[in-house]
Amino acid sequence: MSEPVKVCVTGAAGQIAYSLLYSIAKGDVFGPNTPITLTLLDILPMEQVLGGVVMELMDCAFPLLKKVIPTCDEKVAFTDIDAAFLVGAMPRREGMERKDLLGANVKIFESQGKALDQYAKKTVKVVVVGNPANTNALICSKYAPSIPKENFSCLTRLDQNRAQAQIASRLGIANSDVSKVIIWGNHSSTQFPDVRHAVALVNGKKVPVPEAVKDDSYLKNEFLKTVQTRGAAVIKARKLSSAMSAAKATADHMRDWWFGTEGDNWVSMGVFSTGAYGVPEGVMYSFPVRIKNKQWTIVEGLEINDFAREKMDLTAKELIEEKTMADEVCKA
Ligand SMILES: NC(=O)C1=CN([C@@H]2O[C@H](COP(=O)(O)OP(=O)(O)OC[C@H]3O[C@@H](n4cnc5c(N)ncnc54)[C@H](O)[C@@H]3O)[C@@H](O)[C@H]2O)C=CC1
Ligand SMILES: O=C([O-])CC(=O)C(=O)O
Repeated sequence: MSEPVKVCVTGAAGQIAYSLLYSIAKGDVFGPNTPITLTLLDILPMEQVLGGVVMELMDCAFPLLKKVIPTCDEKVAFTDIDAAFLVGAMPRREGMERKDLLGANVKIFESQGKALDQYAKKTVKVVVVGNPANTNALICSKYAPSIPKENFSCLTRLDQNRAQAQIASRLGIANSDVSKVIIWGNHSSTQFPDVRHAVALVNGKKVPVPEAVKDDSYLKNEFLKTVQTRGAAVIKARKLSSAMSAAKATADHMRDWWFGTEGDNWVSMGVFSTGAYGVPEGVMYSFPVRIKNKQWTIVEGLEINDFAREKMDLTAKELIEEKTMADEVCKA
């Protein structure tokens, strides 16, 4: 067995963490042969609940789980960690947009950025889940200047999984038979779920998704809207935001970052923009990426038509507005 991977999950007493910790401890993320030590960060009022989560992790008797350290101290949580799952943040309620959480949540990511900068390994891989995820990830990275910007990302894999499942259901095929769906931009209702380059396996043949679906109007309207507003639909139904599916997507995101993407497949992640595809520099924008040796690279050369351009610019504009708002909150 290899050396244990040191992993931190924040918001560890919350609902996403409840499913995510199970996946991580079971070996779904870092592999079936990698031992894990876990630090679990939450806030003081949640200390007792966190204690219950620790008891349950112990009672699972996971073979890979070597140590669990619950804490309310960022230094204890982040010291020498290899991977950080930054989940801890307030969730939205019915009727809110995710950016309405900026005022409440962005300071958490300023503080955690500073702590990561001081205590984590410089190779740490960070995925931000807490909303608004893109801008929180940007702020976190800004306050951790000694850690490469490429080591920060935000979760848009849930949107990718949602889009993939919608197409699979529409075509009556397995989820695993749909690939190369792209999420561009913000994890918000302005995101652009793009299947123009996606591929479906239909009756043993690889077919471009638009050709398989044969309904451009559906792809440009109902499909887009369904994926863009899926989070809100789950909140309306459950009175709580997505948790099981968010945890699954978070595990998918980090597993692919850790082990790489297969063949010419790609996945979507929110990463720091340096101007690819005409996206403004300096925002955390979701792009299609391929991953090798724990380094992601943006897939190049995909054709962007007028429809896509308009959608990609709209979501970029929102991210620039969020960045300005976040900087103001951090200055105050
Ligand atoms: N990016 C994505 O795809 C998704 C993002 N989310 C977001 O993830 C976040 C967490 O959602 P849930 O687990 O459902 O919420 P939850 O309310 O069940 O749990 C959040 C936990 O974070 C803790 N927390 C608050 N401040 C903290 C801090 N400074 N340090 C450490 N822990 C802290 C809370 O005490 C609580 O235990 C929310 O912001 C939600 O909107 C949810 C679903 C999908
Ligand atoms: O919608 C929310 O507030 C939670 C979330 O980010 C999602 O489910 O995609």
